[in-house]
Amino acid sequence: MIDVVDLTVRYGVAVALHAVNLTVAEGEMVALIGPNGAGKSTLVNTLSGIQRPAGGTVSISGRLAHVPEGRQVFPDLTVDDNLRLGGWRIRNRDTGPIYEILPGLTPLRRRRAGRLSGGEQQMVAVGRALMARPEVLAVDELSLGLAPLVVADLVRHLRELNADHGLAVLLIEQNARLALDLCSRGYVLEAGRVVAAGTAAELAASPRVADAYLGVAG
Ligand SMILES: Nc1ncnc2c1ncn2[C@@H]1O[C@H](COP(=O)(O)OP(=O)(O)OP(=O)(O)O)[C@@H](O)[C@H]1O
Repeated sequence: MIDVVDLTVRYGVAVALHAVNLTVAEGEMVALIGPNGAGKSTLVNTLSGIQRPAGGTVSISGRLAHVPEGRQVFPDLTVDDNLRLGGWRIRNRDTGPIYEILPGLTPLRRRRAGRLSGGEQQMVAVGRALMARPEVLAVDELSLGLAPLVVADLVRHLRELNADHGLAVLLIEQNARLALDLCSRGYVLEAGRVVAAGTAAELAASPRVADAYLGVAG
């Protein structure tokens, strides 16, 4: 689905990603964890074509949709209109299936998105990405600023999408515990480099990851 080989991205003279390698296979859920400024958003922005690589290659098979960091809804538009915008590229105007997948949005469909809670806005952002009928979803900071119960609900929806629809997911998270719990495999990015990679169990067991990201003394 996603095959990133030796990807280097620069902002002017600053190198944000140094020869990064990463894959996401069909139907796989993969975590990308790392601290602020590690280059996680740069990587997703490169996958979705917002950012250009300075070196290396990015190959994507199937349709990729991106849930951007910070719940970027259109605040003056209704929930339904926000969703519809997600489908414009493939001319999909049928929002019905999104309300079946995310039933919590149904009572909100005519509300202005800017008036919703953070969790509800994040739900709209996920729904909008799903309107593009993606085979792979890149989610940038699903949990940021949200209450644990709201996050649990979003995670349940992602699991269902993966199990029932075979949706592959690249989950970019500062919350490593959440990411390694949800995903089968993961990468740790620090200062633009992949410093660890493996199954979720291997990463969780690694003293480096446990100490730095899971709050467990190594
Ligand atoms: N538009 C830009 N121009 C210049 N430098 C940038 C730009 N965007 C990001 N950077 C720099 O590139 C590096 C990687 O940033 P990036 O936003 O990808 O990290 P991140 O891992 O997503 O961080 P966070 O978790 O804080 O969102 C940082 O040093 C950042 O300051």
